[in-house]
Amino acid sequence: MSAYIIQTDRLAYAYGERQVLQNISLQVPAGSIFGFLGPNGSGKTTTIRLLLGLIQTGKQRITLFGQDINGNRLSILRRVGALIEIPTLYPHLTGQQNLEIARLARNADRDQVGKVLRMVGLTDDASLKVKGYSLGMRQRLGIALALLGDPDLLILDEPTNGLDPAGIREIRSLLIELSQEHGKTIFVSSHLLSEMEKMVTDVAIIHNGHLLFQGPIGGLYQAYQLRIGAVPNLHGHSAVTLEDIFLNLTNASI
Ligand SMILES: Nc1ncnc2c1ncn2[C@@H]1O[C@H](COP(=O)(O)OP(=O)(O)OP(=O)(O)O)[C@@H](O)[C@H]1O
Repeated sequence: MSAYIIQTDRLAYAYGERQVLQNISLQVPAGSIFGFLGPNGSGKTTTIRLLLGLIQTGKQRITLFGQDINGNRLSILRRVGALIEIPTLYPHLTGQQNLEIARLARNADRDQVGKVLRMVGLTDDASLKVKGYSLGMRQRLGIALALLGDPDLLILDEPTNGLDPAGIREIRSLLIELSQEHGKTIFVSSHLLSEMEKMVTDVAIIHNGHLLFQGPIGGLYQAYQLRIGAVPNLHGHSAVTLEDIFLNLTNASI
């Protein structure tokens, strides 16, 4: 099997006459936390919808786990958990009840609810109604929903959107734990570059529907430093942030 969990080949997409993605060839390594980064409107959600088969391309190939999404969608999606922006939750039900409904709909094992609650750190709050949850708790519950069925791949669209710094930190440590302790491959989109650089192993940077960079995060820093002649700081680490890099790449390409 391919070492890449997600692969696309020159993916393109247009809404009517409006071309919003061009030549997006992604390779997402197994076990990575893959940051899909770009400003609002750059094409992240459209790409994610294509990966999940929610919208269709013409001919370009999208493979997940080495299998073409065309023709294998159901068997592939059984191995994928997804959260697209704000999770759909029933506020008048408890966290546990929300999960139980989704578990039944997905025919997942009964013990899954307790397991995913533990994974996202919501066990103690499981019997509270969701309307009393903070935004961060709702996002964690959304991730718990995505984890039902024990997927190998998580696809998360802007999971830290709208969260305060503490909520963002919680999601960050959760994603690192899901990757390192539970072996999930995580594809996560965001426009919060400074946040993402603290957790991702690999990145793709998209701007106006074009891919500007893809590869391990260390390679991005190296490429950037070579490009502008920046010098690593005294500790040998990169002195630049993803924000700097992004500005440099986008200015260069406009
Ligand atoms: N249903 C649609 N019909 C027409 N244009 C659309 C539609 N959905 C998105 N677009 C346009 O496609 C482009 C890419 O949008 P997309 O939502 O994929 O970007 P994004 O990077 O996810 O942005 P955001 O972070 O704001 O969600 C934008 O210019 C957007 O206005």
